[in-house]
Amino acid sequence: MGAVDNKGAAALAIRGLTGGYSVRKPVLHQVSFEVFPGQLIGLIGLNGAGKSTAIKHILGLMIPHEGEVRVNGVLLEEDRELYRSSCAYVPEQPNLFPHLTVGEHLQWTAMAYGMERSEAETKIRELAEKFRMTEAMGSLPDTLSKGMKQKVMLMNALLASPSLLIIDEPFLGLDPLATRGLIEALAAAQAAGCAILLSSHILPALERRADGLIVLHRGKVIAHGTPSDVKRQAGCTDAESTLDDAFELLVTAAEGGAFRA
Ligand SMILES: Nc1ncnc2c1ncn2[C@@H]1O[C@H](COP(=O)(O)OP(=O)(O)OP(=O)(O)O)[C@@H](O)[C@H]1O
Repeated sequence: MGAVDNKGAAALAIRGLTGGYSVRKPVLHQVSFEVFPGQLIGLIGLNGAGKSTAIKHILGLMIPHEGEVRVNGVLLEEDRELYRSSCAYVPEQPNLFPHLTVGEHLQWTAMAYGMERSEAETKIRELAEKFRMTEAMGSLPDTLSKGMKQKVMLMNALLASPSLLIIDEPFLGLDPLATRGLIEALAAAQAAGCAILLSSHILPALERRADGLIVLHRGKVIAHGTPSDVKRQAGCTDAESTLDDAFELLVTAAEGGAFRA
């Protein structure tokens, strides 16, 4: 992946993945990419490009027609428990239990992962501090803002120290401070060695923060690499060009020059 640092074993390795909802009409065509520990890789593409379908394959909710998905080198069918416990997923819409407080959500997650009580308490306290949610631990979801609900989802996802974190469109509806808080939280997870695959349409955030990008179009990878690599692949020569410019050029070229935003 271009200049992206990829020492060591991949947390996520997708090779030649063809898949989708029907074998006769696949959504994904020969998709390959990797995410290494500590990297944040952005998955971008137009509506319907196949991002959610790729995520469903990674989470083991869909079976590849061809190719393979490995998490920490393991295929789902080789060790379902290890595969599933290595991945955490944060969906676009926070889905919290209305009658459980923030703290209770975290306690339930710790129990579900069989964590020792004292280990769980320490980690929950650390996460609450890191996410500036200590004061909200006794609050019910209905009393929280969208950004705070998302933080709860993220704290739950990180509690069991997953090797791979998959996040769907986390920036929508967040104010600038909440966005910054989310980015800081992701940076902390990266620093702890977590590999992050983040699907988003908000390209400026990814341009600044992503170690690498995968550009999907009609189920195919049409560009990949660091944000600078992707701009180069798009033919952006102007130093002022943004990732939004590069994305439009790539999609237009993939459509034979006929695409209009
Ligand atoms: N449950 C389904 N059954 C059949 N086809 C589906 C299903 N869900 C999605 N598709 C099709 O798969 C293709 C890729 O959809 P997908 O949801 O993966 O795109 P996406 O990149 O996540 O889009 P968005 O940015 O809008 O979320 C689209 O053509 C879509 O119509």
